[in-house]
Amino acid sequence: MIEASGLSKYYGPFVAVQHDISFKIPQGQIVAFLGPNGAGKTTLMRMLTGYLAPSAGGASIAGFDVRTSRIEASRRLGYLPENGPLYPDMTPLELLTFCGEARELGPALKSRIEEVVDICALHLVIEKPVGKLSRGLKQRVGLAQALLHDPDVLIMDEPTAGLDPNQIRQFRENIQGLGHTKTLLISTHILHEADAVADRVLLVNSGRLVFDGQVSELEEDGSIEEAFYRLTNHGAPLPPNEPAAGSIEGQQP
Ligand SMILES: Nc1ncnc2c1ncn2[C@@H]1O[C@H](COP(=O)(O)OP(=O)(O)OP(=O)(O)O)[C@@H](O)[C@H]1O
Repeated sequence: MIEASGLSKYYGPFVAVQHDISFKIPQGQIVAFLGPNGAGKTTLMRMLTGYLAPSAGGASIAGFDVRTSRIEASRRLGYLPENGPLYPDMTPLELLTFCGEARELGPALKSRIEEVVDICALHLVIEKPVGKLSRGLKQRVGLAQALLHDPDVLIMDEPTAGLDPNQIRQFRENIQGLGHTKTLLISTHILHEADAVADRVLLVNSGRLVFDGQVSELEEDGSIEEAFYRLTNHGAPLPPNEPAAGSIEGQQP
């Protein structure tokens, strides 16, 4: 459902994604995309969604090349970028109507909006400008927009960043409520998030894919924090005085 073939990305002379990253994510799988700050997760997600042209390689969604069959690919893809895009002056209703019209959902749009408003529990804020909503509610509007056309594939860039524990739990319930009917790729800084929702982990470090497997494999030789530290620090063990944190934020500059 999601395929990366030999992807790499240079920003001028700077190599953000290197070593021809390739992987396949089959239908129904939930995959957590992990890595320290600056590892290349957003760059990879942008290439997978067709928002950024790779320097080499390609990507496809549901068998459609994101560059040469862009419209077909985007019909099957819901993308929640790191910060939006949400128009602050629009209400959720206006935004969803605008997105649905742009996607030519036709007469089904009204009932589909009602469905995603239900899934994301937006009833109370449906007429309030997006710019005046809390961060958690904005994320739920973003999710509603990504789900609107009922895509087979969802790619979400740090959907729980900046949310409080209640909002994270709520968001996790939304994701789990989608069941395994959709293929999900979710980047996160919260290791236990991966543990809670994902069937598989892709871990990137300095633009390279350094682990591809199940969360249980990551935990074979200790905690997930220890495995993360080892894989992002050239095999070095987690120093004994290092606090075992649930969040990896700030591990690398
Ligand atoms: N437009 C750009 N021009 C130059 N360098 C860039 C650009 N976008 C990203 N980079 C660099 O590419 C590297 C990877 O960035 P990217 O945003 O993909 O990392 P990330 O894993 O998503 O990080 P974070 O977890 O902090 O969001 C970083 O060193 C970043 O500074």
